[in-house]
Amino acid sequence: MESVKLKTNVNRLNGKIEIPGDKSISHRSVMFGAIAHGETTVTNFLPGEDCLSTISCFRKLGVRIEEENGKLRIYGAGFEGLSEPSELLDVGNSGTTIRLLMGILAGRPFFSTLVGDQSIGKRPMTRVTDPLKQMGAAIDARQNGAYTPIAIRGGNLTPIHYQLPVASAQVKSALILAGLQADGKTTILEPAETRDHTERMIRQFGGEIEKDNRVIMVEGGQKLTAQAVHVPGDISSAAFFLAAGAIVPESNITLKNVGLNPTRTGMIEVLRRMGANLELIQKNKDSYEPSGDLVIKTSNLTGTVIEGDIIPTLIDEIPIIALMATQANGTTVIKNAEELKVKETNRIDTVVEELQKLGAAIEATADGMIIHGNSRLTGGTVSSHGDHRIGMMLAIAALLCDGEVLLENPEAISVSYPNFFSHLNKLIQ
Ligand SMILES: O=C(O)C1=C[C@@H](OP(=O)(O)O)[C@@H](O)[C@H](O)C1
Ligand SMILES: C=C(OP(=O)(O)O)C(=O)O
Repeated sequence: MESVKLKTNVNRLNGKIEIPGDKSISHRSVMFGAIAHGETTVTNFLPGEDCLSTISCFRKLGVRIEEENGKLRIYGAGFEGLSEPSELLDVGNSGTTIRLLMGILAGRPFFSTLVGDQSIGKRPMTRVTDPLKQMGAAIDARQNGAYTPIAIRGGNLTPIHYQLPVASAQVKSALILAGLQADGKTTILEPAETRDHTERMIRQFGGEIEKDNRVIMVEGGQKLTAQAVHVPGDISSAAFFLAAGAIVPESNITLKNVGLNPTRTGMIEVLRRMGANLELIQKNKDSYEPSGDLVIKTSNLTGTVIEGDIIPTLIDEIPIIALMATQANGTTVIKNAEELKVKETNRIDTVVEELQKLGAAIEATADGMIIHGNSRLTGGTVSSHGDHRIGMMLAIAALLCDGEVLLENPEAISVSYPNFFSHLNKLIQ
């Protein structure tokens, strides 16, 4: 297994970086480009492994997708333009690809099989296959519909009224995409608000979707029209440098063009609560996906409690928030985050195991973790466990370590942030 020696004992981080495109919006731009009518262009698309898996699946479904100088062109011909794939649809490591794609395929009158990597093979799919079967799709999968491989033959869909058992934007989005193909109005009830990129993109592509508090309603049979999509930077990627800027001494970092959709900004709220020296310069307030610049400086942080409705708005940032908490004054408690157990890894276990190796005082709980602050981090051999966010969190942790740190399996990072190390090195110079 490959491993890299990480930079340790770093005295300061300084400079400006342009955060790469948002992963959630990049996936959706390809999907909406494919199901809309006409030529959609996408700029600042994230060329991470997960989004490349989405492109590859849609090509196998017969959609022409071209890339030139970082700009994508997607030639959509509506849902009807998709055709039966002759090969397996391989989603790689991407939960977003497989779950949203199932929503699209549920309404298509042909057969397809979805596969992914080892990590995808452990992630629960019943949360999507069950409601899609209720709508009329024929779906079978390993262990009674629970795990990949998944075989789908789409059907004539009937709308449902469905209360989501978990707060998940992936499940919500799969049902919206199926609902667009159903005969009537689909109603979805969320237990807590989750990222709303799918809803925003339906409107951007000329469609309609209603939202009343936590109830979402969408009519089937709408015709979507191709658009020019510009993807803002990914706040979940920016989070690693926000934390790094706050905890590495004498730092001052500017992060340009970061997506600021309010269903994604829980990390900013936590930084504020912890007392971070953070400045936000809002720019594209009125666009479908608002964005702006963030300036973070070394901060004197205080521990906090993170629980309840804020959790879905920072779910992917919890590994890096845990690291930040090891450097705060006092204790930080994270609750109601059991969804972390079904991500690329069990992120409660992998965060605790790897940070303990570096000397942090952190404990796992049934639904989160307890982190004691003011830890001096040492060194050792750590592993990403094949999880991009664990790999990046450990690379930021290493900056504070006074011993040597070796990271096993660093290549996982290219799932969401292929140029992560070049951005980090630029700030260290
Ligand atoms: O819809 C999306 O783009 C995502 C939703 C979240 O997953 P869940 O829907 O499983 O919470 C998040 O963790 C994932 O990184 C991306
Ligand atoms: C959970 C993640 O992604 P996905 O569910 O798409 O694999 C993530 O990016 O942290």
